[in-house]
Amino acid sequence: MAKPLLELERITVDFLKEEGPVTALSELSLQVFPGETLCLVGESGSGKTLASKTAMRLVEYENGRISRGNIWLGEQDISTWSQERMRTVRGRRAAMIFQEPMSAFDPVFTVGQQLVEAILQHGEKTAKEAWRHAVHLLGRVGIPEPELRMKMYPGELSGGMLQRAMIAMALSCSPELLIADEPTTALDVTVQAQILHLLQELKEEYGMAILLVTHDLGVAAEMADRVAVMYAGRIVEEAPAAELFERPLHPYTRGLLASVARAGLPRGTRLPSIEGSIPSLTAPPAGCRFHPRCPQAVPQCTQSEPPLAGYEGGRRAACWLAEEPGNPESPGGGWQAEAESPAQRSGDDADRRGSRRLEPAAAFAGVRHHDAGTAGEPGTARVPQPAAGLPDAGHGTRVFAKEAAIRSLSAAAPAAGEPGGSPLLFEVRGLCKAYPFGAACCGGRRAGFLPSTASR
Ligand SMILES: Nc1ncnc2c1ncn2[C@@H]1O[C@H](COP(=O)(O)OP(=O)(O)OP(=O)(O)O)[C@@H](O)[C@H]1O
Ligand code: NI
Repeated sequence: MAKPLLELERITVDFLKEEGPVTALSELSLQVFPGETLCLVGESGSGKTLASKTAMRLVEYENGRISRGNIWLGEQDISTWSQERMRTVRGRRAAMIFQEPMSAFDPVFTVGQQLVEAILQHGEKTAKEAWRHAVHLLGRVGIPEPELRMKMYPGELSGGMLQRAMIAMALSCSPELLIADEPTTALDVTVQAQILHLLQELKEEYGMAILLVTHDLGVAAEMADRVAVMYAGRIVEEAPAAELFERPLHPYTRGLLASVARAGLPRGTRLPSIEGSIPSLTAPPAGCRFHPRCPQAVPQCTQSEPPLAGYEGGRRAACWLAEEPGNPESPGGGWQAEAESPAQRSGDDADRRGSRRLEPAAAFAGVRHHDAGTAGEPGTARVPQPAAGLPDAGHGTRVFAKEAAIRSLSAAAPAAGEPGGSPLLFEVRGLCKAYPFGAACCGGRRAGFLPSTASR
């Protein structure tokens, strides 16, 4: 097996608080291999951001202390390096992007000035070359009219554009590792999908590894080669993405997956959620930290802490009851979905009144695939079949629309070169994604044009 690019080895991080030291990460170990995407998932407060900041020795700026463990970047243990020396790593071998792109920019300088400065820091380019490279990078991340944007201030760009500009900034040093903390959480679903797609492309183009922090299992399913699940400052499970989603070993992972909406459940089904909340790190529960919330806990779980043990297929899990992969067991074990009463649904139904329905699963494809399918009279609208139009978003993830409906049907002006005359405007609500774990996340809407055909 290849050597890890980044390895946190039994890392413990403490914060000094008034009530005494709080151990926020305990004996955390993880590896990121060259060229892979490792997703770090878990509920809010589980320590994902902290783990990613620790990798770059940034916790020390927040009064955090790495009290134990090593941080390997390639062959070097950077855990004892001076902050001065760390500057040769940050923004060079490894770059970081965040949820809030404004934090990466200084509002009083133009985007171009800041990009050029970042490029010049590497000392390989003249000012003129740096400017050209900056324009190239902005174009590469999908910013239209990059020369124009170079002269703009960060506050003048939209959230999505600024996110792209931050990615361009991260790329300016061609890093081996990109650390991305919830990079798309603040964006609407369409822009989110575009940015994730861009990251995938750039990863291949630059041969980067990505450490992606996300609380969104859908994002993890789309992006991850491997997934590490965190709970209360520890890794509780780690596995190749497909295996983790198909057969989670830890009850916590099963709980997280069960709380994601699934295709095939009756409309209005109330999803199970994990009762309770993450324990206080000042006084974590004895034994397994998850036991107070675990539907499967046995007495042993309250007494001793399960180690992060290895299982078949390069998997690891910290649970006394984790089974060996290969044992058939339902992934939802311990967590049940509940049907909702019809009364609770009526609001939604009212919302749909007046909408005409398209074949589910297809409308999304109509946006680009002008050659397949037919849009006909209201009520008889047919749109391309998924096989014709739906790209596999990676790792078996498919996008489909659950409640596709023509909200407003209007004939728009014929587009130049449009086969079959004027297209029809449609709007799709409730975009869903079918994930390998059988789940579908809903939400979001999309408008587009369906092609009409000459046969009409
Ligand atoms: N600067 C700090 N000072 C003190 N404690 C901190 C600090 N940063 C993080 N912590 C502790 O570490 C825990 C984990 O925080 P972290 O931000 O890593 O969670 P997260 O998993 O990224 O959550 P979210 O999904 O909300 O971003 C916090 O609950 C807090 O107790
Ligand atoms: Ni976070």
